Amino acid sequence: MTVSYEKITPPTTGSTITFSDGKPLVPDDPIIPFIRGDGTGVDIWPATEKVIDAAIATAYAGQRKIHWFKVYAGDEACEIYGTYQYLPQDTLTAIKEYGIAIKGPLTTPIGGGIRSLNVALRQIFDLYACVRPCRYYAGTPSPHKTPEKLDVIVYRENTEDIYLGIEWKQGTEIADKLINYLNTELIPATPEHGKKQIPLDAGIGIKPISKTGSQRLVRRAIERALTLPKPKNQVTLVHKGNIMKYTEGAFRDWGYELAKSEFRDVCVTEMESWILSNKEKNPDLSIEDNARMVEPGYDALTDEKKAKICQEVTSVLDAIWETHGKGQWQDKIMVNDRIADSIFQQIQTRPDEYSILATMNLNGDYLSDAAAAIVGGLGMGPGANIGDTCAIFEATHGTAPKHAGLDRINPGSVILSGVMMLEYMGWQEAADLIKKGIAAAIANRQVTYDLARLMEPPVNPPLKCSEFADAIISHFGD
Ligand SMILES: NC(=O)C1=CN([C@@H]2O[C@H](COP(=O)(O)OP(=O)(O)OC[C@H]3O[C@@H](n4cnc5c(N)ncnc54)[C@H](OP(=O)(O)O)[C@@H]3O)[C@@H](O)[C@H]2O)C=CC1
Ligand SMILES: O=C(O)CCC(=O)C(=O)O
Ligand SMILES: [Mg+2]
Repeated sequence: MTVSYEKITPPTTGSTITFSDGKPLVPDDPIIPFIRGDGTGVDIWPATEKVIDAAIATAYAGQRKIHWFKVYAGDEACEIYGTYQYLPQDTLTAIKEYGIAIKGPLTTPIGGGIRSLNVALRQIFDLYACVRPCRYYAGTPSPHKTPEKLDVIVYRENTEDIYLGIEWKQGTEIADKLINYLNTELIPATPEHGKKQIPLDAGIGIKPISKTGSQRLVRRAIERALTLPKPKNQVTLVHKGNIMKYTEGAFRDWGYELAKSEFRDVCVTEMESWILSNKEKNPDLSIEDNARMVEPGYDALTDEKKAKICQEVTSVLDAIWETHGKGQWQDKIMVNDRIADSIFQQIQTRPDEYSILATMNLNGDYLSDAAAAIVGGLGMGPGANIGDTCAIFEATHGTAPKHAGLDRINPGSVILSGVMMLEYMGWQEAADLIKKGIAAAIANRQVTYDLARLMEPPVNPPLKCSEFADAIISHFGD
């Protein structure tokens, strides 16, 4: 079937990427749509395109080439398609047709106006895994004393949670109706809620967390962990399940459930590892003493709770002692969980103990900015939004409007998002060249303002955005 566009024309040369079993089949001449982005997108995108093209030309000597297809979203789309046409059908058609796309940041107004175009793209194409690696490039200035110890990948659920955007403004008819219904019908009917009431002047938002959404994200995170060497072959489920039991707590439980059902042979949970190693150290250990060692405060618990923990110890030993016991668990993927506020301090105090951080949408949004800050800031934070039939690559940061059009912003994050795209396409040689170029530029103190101001001694003057791109390319041949 011929695909038709209203205002854009695909390149006349180049081929289409297709997907099979969730993996892209990439020709040597793929057509790849790109969105320039708002704000600093005008600076970052040209720098990124130049670096990616130069790396491919150097790595493959003309055998491979990306045929870029400019598509529109955000402010630029409104200029071409008309007022309020922030995300035109042409753009969606192109991304669907060509499967892999890359974008600059897009503006979202606060407290009103359009909902996020970035979030909309993730939801429209069901890009359920937002993958944001945070690793340190030697020489990058950091507010942290040992940034090289942090090497984590945030796997953020990307389609649900409060980002579904189902909310009602305070004082509107529906918000009032909903609060009244909750206060009079639902809350009193649920004894655990006691006499709680929602304030009558509240705005209301809905936070859906589904089993399907949680488990497909955790599946991707575990599959990635399987490719990592020890001790990085581990997945931490991040949640605030102590407070939000049926959303965040359920995310944790569904994560463990998936690990134990789909990946039983290759996974061990942290709790299981404690139970197994207790028995390894003392083969005569009673079930109750084992339970006492894995559950601090065991002796103060009710008999019912003690019995439950003893039952868990028994069932773990019955189920996996043969396959995971006697030290075998040490070669498996470790799945553990941490409460969200704690993980923010853990990545600073114990950075080397973590690897893949599987999160829900909001926690992952916060955590990916925080982790990027440790390894040098938002100029060094790449990302990918991955689904089963489409992937869109974009940085962790936003439009940084105060720097727009000044040719000063760090294009590193979108360039590194391009590296992730090349790796996803299987074009590893080009990806490696760019990583080498970035590492060498930073080591030579050829950096943009954000890194320049933190370096000791500060670099003055810093490179412009476009000069940083040239510096990266100049190191391809080192
Ligand atoms: N995926 C997307 O497209 C995203 C879009 N947004 C949107 O972007 C807009 C602006 O958001 P805002 O909260 O200001 O966050 P931003 O991430 O855009 O910028 C905040 C600050 O982070 C630093 N920063 C950001 N990008 C870079 C970079 N490439 N190099 C160096 N430093 C950088 C700058 O700090 P300093 O000035 O101190 O150097 C900047 O002022 C909002 O509309 C928001 O919704 C936000 C996040 C993601
Ligand atoms: O869409 C937006 O404007 C913000 C999204 C965001 O912060 C993110 O995805 O990290
Ligand atoms: Mg964010």
